[in-house]
Amino acid sequence: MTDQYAGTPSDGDRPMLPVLRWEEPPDGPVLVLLDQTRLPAEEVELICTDVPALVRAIRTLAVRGAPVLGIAGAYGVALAAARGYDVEEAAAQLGSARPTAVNLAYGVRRALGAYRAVVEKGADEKAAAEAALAEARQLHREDAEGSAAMAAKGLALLDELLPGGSHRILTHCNTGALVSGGEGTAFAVALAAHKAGRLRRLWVDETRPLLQGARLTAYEAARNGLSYTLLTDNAAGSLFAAGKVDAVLIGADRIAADGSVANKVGSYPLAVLAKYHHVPFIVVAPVTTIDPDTPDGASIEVEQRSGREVTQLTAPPQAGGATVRQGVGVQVAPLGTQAYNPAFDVTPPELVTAIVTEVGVVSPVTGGGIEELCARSRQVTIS
Ligand SMILES: CSC[C@H]1O[C@H](OP(=O)(O)O)[C@H](O)[C@@H]1O
Repeated sequence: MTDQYAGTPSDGDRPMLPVLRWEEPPDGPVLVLLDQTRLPAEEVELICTDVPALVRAIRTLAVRGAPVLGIAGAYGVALAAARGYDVEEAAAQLGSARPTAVNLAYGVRRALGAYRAVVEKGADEKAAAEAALAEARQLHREDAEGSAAMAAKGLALLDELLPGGSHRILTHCNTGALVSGGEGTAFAVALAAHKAGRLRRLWVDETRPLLQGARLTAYEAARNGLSYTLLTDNAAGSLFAAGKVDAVLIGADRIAADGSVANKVGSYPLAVLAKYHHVPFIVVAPVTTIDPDTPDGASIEVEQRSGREVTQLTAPPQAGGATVRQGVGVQVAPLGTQAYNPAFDVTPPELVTAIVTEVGVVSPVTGGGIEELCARSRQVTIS
């Protein structure tokens, strides 16, 4: 069946650059980031030689997305240790660079714990730095493995909920390889459906104001040859009304103990639409995104970002050489306009059909299973 809204899939002419990688050039170790503020127009790598550079990259979303923030935070601790910076200070700066994604503080804590354990045994700084790096690499591997497990579990859930085997999925923000050590979270499920021949359409919310969907999910969908269609966030409602959405797949930045889900702003309205139209609303996130110490949605700190991101249009450099850099955009609202710009919103558990993690699937809407996931998260994140 042809659809007049079909995007032009592309299989991509070469693998995407890694979202982040550790390098050890002669003048000292560095963390290399694929600068996501420059995509899709340019694939530019940022070389971070110190923690302030990495903190800036996190705050400007050059590196972004909950799971990869945890990995970057862990490598940041290793970078500080390897270069002889104050590791405790570096961990404090990294862990607080963005408040909502629980994974960031978790990744920092993982590497810092490995570093401290070696120091406490009386070993030298070099050994402690190596321990921090080994922990960052381990977290990187675990995330890649978790991504594959979530993709399999998520596809099995779609097949169970949506008999008929050809799914029209709506997704919000970006949850692919750019946020992960592997293929991502929610996007990894859509990719698995595509590879299994069971993705009829991926509806991609543009995700104002920073356009993670239009810039990054469309980029990843095109590179993977998915049939995708971009839409303004405002158009999602009419898709539901037309019966063109079979399920919503989104990621998460923090899931509270009661099953409330903090995710990119615009997720909550999608949950309300999904509920009204009897469409499954599925959250895909590693178990480490579940925070047992945050009791409910009201307890989640939602990052408030600069109003300039709303009153200006910022976009990656344009093919023609015109450059509109992040934060130096084209003014669209009258100068002096104040803007409300929360980076996330919170969806209550009663609107969440299922949470898919690498260790299992639970259904907050029926009250089942979130306690077990909290226990699993505690096991993983406290150890
Ligand atoms: C699965 S993590 C991706 C998650 O992170 C995004 O936020 P940001 O782009 O601000 O880092 C968004 O909430 C995604 O769902």
